[in-house]
Amino acid sequence: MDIITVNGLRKKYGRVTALDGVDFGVNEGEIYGIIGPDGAGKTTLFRILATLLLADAGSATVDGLDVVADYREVRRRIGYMPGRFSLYQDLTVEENLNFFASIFGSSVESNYAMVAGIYSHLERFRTRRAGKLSGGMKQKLALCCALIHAPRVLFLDEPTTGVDPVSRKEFWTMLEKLRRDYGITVLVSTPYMDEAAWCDRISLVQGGRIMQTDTPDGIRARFSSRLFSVRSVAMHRLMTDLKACPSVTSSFAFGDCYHVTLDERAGIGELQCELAACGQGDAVIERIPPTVEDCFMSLMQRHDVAE
Ligand SMILES: Nc1ncnc2c1ncn2[C@@H]1O[C@H](COP(=O)(O)OP(=O)(O)OP(=O)(O)O)[C@@H](O)[C@H]1O
Repeated sequence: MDIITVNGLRKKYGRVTALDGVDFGVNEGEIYGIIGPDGAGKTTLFRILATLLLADAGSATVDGLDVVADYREVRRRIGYMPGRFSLYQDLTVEENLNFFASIFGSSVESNYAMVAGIYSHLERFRTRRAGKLSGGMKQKLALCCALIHAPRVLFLDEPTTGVDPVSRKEFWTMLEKLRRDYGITVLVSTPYMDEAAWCDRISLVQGGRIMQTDTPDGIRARFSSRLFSVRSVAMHRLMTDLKACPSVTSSFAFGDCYHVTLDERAGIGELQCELAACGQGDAVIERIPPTVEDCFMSLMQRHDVAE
């Protein structure tokens, strides 16, 4: 049975549509990612599920409870880590943890086992004010505070935004361990498409809508075009030249190269010739498998065309 259900959620702020009919379900013990750029509606969705905001239409349940009618009980069963830093900056590490335990009528001692692995990274800073911790340490403390009342479901809104790559990896490893050891269900949002790999399933969101839901591999398998990476010496004008090539159907910058799809009748040979005609004869073209980011870009393009 789904431990989180979301049916037709809609939310507007004045004339801005933040959620435009969102549906999905999360299985118990799943790590489920909501992946999309700034403004996609992730925070609005998380605030509704965390019972902090009312939707205009639609419904949602967590652990079988309605997020509006049963909001008090929902709050007891969830841990919520909002996007922006949620801790008390002037309280120390241990004061923050004690405070969050006490508001749930719990104590740090009673649930310590669940946070012990994460707290061990923070122990030597326990008398330091939260405001003086590094980004990665703040993130770990916020996770401990969200967990200290032993919730069944964790809502983590962009927990890794602004955190260095090493801390990001550490964080995802911690989530995996929590799921394995305690069967906790995690709904997590991120703008970083590469973090899809840590999730069992993902929904790709944009403009308040889910464009696609599947496992990360399933999403990649649905990419229907052939994808190529293109590099050249004259990278500064490669984008303009690619746009001028008749066989190119899409191109976007990806790290130190461009990712390009071609008309179904064209191949590397045609593109090589078209680029050579623009003075890009030395361009290096390689067929590559799609990443989740490629899938996202392609879905966005399709949605733009449809609208
Ligand atoms: N209180 C508000 N008043 C007006 N517009 C809002 C409000 N909160 C969010 N929005 C708008 O609703 C849309 C969705 O915002 P939301 O914060 O849910 O997205 P997000 O994916 O979490 O992005 P971000 O990472 O930037 O917070 C955006 O266009 C945003 O500008």
